[in-house]
Amino acid sequence: MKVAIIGAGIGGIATAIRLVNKGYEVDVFEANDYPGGKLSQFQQGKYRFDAGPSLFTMPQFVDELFVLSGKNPADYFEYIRLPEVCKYFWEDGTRLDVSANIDSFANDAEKNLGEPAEKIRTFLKNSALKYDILSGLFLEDSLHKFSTWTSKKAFRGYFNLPKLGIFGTMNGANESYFSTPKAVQLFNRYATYNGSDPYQTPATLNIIPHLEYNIGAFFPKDGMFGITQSLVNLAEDLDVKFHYESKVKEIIVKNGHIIGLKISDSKNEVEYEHLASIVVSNMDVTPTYRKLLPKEKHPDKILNQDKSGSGLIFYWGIKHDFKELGLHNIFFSDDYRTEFDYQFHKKTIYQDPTIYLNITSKYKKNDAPDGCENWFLLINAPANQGQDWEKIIAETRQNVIDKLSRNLGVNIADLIENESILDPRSIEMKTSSAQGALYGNSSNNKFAAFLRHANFSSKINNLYFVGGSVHPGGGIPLALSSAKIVASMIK
Ligand SMILES: Cc1cc2nc3c(=O)[nH]c(=O)nc-3n(C[C@H](O)[C@H](O)[C@H](O)COP(=O)(O)OP(=O)(O)OC[C@H]3O[C@@H](n4cnc5c(N)ncnc54)[C@H](O)[C@@H]3O)c2cc1C
Repeated sequence: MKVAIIGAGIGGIATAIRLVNKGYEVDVFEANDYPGGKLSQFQQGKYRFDAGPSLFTMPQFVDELFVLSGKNPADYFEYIRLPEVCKYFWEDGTRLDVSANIDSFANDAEKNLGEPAEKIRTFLKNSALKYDILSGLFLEDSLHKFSTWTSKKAFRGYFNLPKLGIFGTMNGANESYFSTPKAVQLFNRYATYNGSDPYQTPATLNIIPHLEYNIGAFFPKDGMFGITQSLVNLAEDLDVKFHYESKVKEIIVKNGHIIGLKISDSKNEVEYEHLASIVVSNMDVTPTYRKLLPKEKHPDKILNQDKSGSGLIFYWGIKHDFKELGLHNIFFSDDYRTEFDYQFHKKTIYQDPTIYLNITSKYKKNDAPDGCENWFLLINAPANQGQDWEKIIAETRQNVIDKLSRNLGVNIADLIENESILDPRSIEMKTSSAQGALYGNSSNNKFAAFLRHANFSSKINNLYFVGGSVHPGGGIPLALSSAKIVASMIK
């Protein structure tokens, strides 16, 4: 039986691997001339950059795909657990290097922030507990099947509802729990891991730190793109066929049944139809309906939900080696609440933005020339709604240079050897993500989990959806989870 997958994002590739293992003949059609979607890479002079994701958690979701295929993961993909999670910088000179060892982290937080060590330890234990209750229900099964809600896992969730923080905000919970504003800010930051606002998103998202601290933060030996490349290698070894520069123009449907895809092959300048009995769309669900299924009824309530945050990314080749920086670095804003108000209400970027700085050359030396570093700077940005991006980019670039120069005590502008920029418009253009959002629909309300599209169509037989815009959500682990859910539905 033939399956056609639209998009070679991480969710599409993982679905291909799972379905080929089930005996299907799988073709993947990708609009770009490279795989990975957001999880891609590029070269800028002598510097290599991972284009999108920089934090790797839950590597077992990747390993699982090799094991499932009867392969040894280490033959394809190697990674290490990071000894240090992140380096934090505040404008008043406070510094905190967060160790992967929870006791060291807790003790350093007490010493440097004044936050009692025991509070950090208990918070992370509670985070693990919540994850344990919720993951089975929200992350591993479809929320759109009756059987999910009558399962043992669901009843465990119902009994523990008050513990899960569904009714309050992340910031509310963290402010009433921690003793110091800096610890609140540090843990509020986890809302940004799925593009949310800690002042609006439910405290349920306090499960995220569990992934980074209790399970760990990892780094693939070949950089983040190593995840994509190793999975493409595996899929090709299993006979999945990838068709690049092959943009899907239409999902052909007849009487509620899938017939195949209409494809525009820009390399060979031809348009053709590809017949398939099952279609899985890894394209963002909103343009899948709006562009590929114009004649079908659209689930507008879901498609019109507010989108998650996006990002403004500066990729800088830096001709200096900063000993005080690590792989992951955060330079916090002095006014976090106002920063999120700008992002989610004023729909622009605050003048004192929090800066996330990722430097893969700290671990992968050949990503930058000797004595130099490849800086990936991510500033949280609103989704694209036609803002004056040229103005926002110019102002933010200056603010970022000023802030980093203040914090690091050198004029950063003098060190930038080369540069490129990704903004919500270009994210939308390169990956078809609605409004350039990084994580699909926003999670800024307690019903968000139910306002993501299901992994299947209830109207069109054999049409499925995978990836960061649908259930269970955005980010590499969840996109991989969605592939598992989709594959389990295709019998
Ligand atoms: C800047 C940035 C930073 C991020 N940081 C992190 C992080 O640190 N950790 C983390 O876990 N996640 C992070 N994310 C989120 C993560 O990258 C995504 O959630 C995940 O990669 C989404 O994968 P996906 O399967 O939904 O596919 P996508 O990456 O969205 O890919 C979809 C693919 O479909 C293709 N496509 C679309 N339309 C068509 C069509 N009509 N025909 C053919 N092909 C089509 C696109 O070209 C693309 O290749 C980040 C994202 C960005 C952009």
